[in-house]
Amino acid sequence: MVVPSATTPARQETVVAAAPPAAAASGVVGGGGGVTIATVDMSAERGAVARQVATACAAHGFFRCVGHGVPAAAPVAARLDAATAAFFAMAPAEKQRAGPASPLGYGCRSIGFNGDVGELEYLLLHANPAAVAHRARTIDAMDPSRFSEICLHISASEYCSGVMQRSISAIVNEYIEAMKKLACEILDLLGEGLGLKDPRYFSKLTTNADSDCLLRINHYPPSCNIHKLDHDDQCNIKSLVSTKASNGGNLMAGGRIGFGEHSDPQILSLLRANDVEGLQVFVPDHEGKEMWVQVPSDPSAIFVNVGDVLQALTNGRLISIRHRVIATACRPRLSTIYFASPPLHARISALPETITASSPRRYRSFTWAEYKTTMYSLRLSHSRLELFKIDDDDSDNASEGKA
Ligand SMILES: O=C(O)CCC(=O)C(=O)O
Ligand SMILES: [Fe+2]
Repeated sequence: MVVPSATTPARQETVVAAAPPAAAASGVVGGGGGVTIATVDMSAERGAVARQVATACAAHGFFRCVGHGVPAAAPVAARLDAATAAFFAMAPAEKQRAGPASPLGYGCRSIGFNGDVGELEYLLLHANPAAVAHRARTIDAMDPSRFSEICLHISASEYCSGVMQRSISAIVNEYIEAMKKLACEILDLLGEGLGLKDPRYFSKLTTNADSDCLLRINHYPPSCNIHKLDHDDQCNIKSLVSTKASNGGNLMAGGRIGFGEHSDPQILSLLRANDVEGLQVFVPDHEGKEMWVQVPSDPSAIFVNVGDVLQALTNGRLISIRHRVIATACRPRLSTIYFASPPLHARISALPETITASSPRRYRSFTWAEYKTTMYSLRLSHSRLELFKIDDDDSDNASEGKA
């Protein structure tokens, strides 16, 4: 097993902006340095969509998905946005009743268990109705009229009055259902595009009754107000992290780290955000030189990224993209990410059709539970999949598929 010595690879800090979505032509958004971000229109002809999804996941592990049926204006998305914006507008002590993130629940600034911090607060929920109901109990128990009041105060959303009639857990669950369906559709298209023997192999892993899917809702406060916000008070975590970061620290690439560099560990992530930019992806330009690319905001799109498990299942044919959020805006960024994941007991092993003489087995097999345990023991930026790589010395195992 190869153990990388450095947890965070040295990165050049050139950040280029991709062209705004309106400039997208023939399926790609052109960026600086010849970088392109693929756009896939789900309403196009199925065979073409399947090929585009497979090409985008193999090229960068990332694409902008449109025509997917869950735009920001759809009731299911608008209701969730209204409810979560109202939640984040509550007083710190009230929000903390849904925390601390362990790792599920309300978290503020602290990400994971190993000292990673970002200028954000979040709700991380298990995408299983019983777990959502359990976590949402404290939120649902709050005075409904007060909650709607906060909602109306911060946005003119017509969905505010309905927010508490439905309860947070009902709103979250209906959104999860929509994302589950979309993730399943994209994974089936991917299976078709890759020409898998069982094109539904990936989606079946994520729709199993025991699947470990998650929903994360991130709220990044306006970065230019961060001094005034007294984020330590917001988070009530003075004793856990250095206060240096809130005094203007945690700076990088012209902004503050909202969510540090990482790859998502799961199978597939579906990200929807408001019109505030911040997401950056690490992709190669046409000469193979990697750079950070600022993803133009697009509230009507869903950004799809390949996770580590999908990279392992396809023997590295699909790429688990590294990404981060750098906060520079004077308005809050609100993002919602659905992580399609396998069950804890699922064994992750490269599919036979992805192993060839020229591309032998790259990773030893592991269970999702084992991968999660490894992940929780490491910093956010760690290239965890490297720990499961098969050494050249183990090539006999690899070719015999014993790994
Ligand atoms: O909030 C975002 O836009 C991205 C956050 C992210 O990458 C994550 O939660 O895994
Ligand atoms: Fe992520």
